Amino acid sequence: MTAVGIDGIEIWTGKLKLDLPGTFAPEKGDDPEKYTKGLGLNNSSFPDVYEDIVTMGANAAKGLMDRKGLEPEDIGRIDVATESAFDHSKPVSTYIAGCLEQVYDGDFTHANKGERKFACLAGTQAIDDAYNWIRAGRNRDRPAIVITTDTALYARGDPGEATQGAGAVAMLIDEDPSIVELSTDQGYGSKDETDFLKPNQQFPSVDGKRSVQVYLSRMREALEDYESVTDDIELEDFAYAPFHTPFPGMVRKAALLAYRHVIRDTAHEDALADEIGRQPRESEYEDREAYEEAIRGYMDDLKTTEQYQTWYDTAVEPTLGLSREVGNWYTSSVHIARVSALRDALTRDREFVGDTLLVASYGSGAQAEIHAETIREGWRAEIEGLDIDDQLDARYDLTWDEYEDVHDVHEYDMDVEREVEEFTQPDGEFVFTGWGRMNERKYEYAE
Ligand SMILES: CC(=O)CC(=O)SCCNC(=O)CCNC(=O)[C@H](O)C(C)(C)COP(=O)(O)OP(=O)(O)OC[C@H]1O[C@@H](n2cnc3c(N)ncnc32)[C@H](O)[C@@H]1OP(=O)(O)O
Repeated sequence: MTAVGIDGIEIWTGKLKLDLPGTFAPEKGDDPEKYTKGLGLNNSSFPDVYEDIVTMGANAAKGLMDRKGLEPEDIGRIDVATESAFDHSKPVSTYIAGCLEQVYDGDFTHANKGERKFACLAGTQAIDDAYNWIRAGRNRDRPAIVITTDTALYARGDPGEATQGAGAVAMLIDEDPSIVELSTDQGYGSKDETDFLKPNQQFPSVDGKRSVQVYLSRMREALEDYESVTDDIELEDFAYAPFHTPFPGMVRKAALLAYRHVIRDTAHEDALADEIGRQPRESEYEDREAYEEAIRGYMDDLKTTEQYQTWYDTAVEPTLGLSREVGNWYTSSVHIARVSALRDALTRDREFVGDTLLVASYGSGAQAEIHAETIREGWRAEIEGLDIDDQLDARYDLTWDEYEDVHDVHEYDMDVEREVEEFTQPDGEFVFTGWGRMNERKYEYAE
């Protein structure tokens, strides 16, 4: 079977940044370490006044097409995953294709376009759709572009305000891919949940603490479902484990839970038994409450062991690098975790063609999905080609007052009386220019 997977990746960050410990924490009266150590975040990316989900997605897609030497006629499908869509009918992919047609010869008339929604999970689902379309032989030898793009903004004063972000990732899904091959084995954990949602509103209604528990429960179910279709998992078999990362502190919790689950009844559990005992078994306890308390105690001990720390530092911590500097990018979040892992491998000059990643995606509402990916021969050149460090360095550092203005500009219902000037100068990129006669958003390419 020909390999199908991710052949190219490009990232676009919102061009503004909010310093969480330096600018946000003092205004909130918080200890800066709540952000750097607790949530695990240094900065959030924000969109400049001329940026939105379309400009960021189109800019990422153009970067990808240019790097891969592609023209519109080469692309068979464009899917966008977002939870920040501003149009209930016309998909964001049509706006993005319209932008791209301004700068390339030819058009995307032949291309199948769509929009995927399941909160932050939608990007992974769009990759699945592209994979299935290629595998079914319906792609006429053309690859698909999958774009994940979000302005992850929360209402002012919501606890989620600390975990905002804005950015896009464009990925080329093709046969014989350069970066990773996708496996057919998948595990799901899916339930109707009311933890984070946007019923006809721009900013989420979110029960933050519950959303953390729902994330962990769906991940556990997805892991169990994944185990049901694969052999027993050995965590050491995976070079990295990129998780959906709303903030790195969330992944710290998920990784510990995954590790405990996977080592149960293995030599790893035995090796730790002298130090912290064996894992509590429910049958040994009178009721669920006593069992759960014992599990919490075991987890507290587990995270201090050298065995766990070594695995976490090698396989999980390196996936959090970009997230710490950009915040939550919703649909893009697990995809920048994958890129962070590959960047770590590059820094370490790691030879890992043929090694695997265990990728754990999640979307509120709620569903988790887990699958494996195998590293391909061309990964190094693709990751070396990324300019995300330059983009991050070039971001404009907002003051508190400027942050308040930017948040207002991007709030649809806000009647911003004064004009807020752009903070950065567009340079060879798509920009939002205003509204058309049917209230559609309009875009141009700024040379
Ligand atoms: C949204 C998605 O993308 C989908 C999902 O993944 S859902 C799961 C994640 N949920 C979200 O991201 C929802 C949006 N976020 C939120 O609602 C909130 O940011 C939140 C609920 C996650 C946290 O809000 P909060 O109540 O203000 O923070 P709080 O829990 O007090 O502190 C955060 C962490 O910092 C720690 N902390 C606080 N002060 C600290 C300090 N001075 N030094 C070190 N750590 C500190 C806390 O102990 C806590 O860590 P633990 O959970 O490990 O105990």
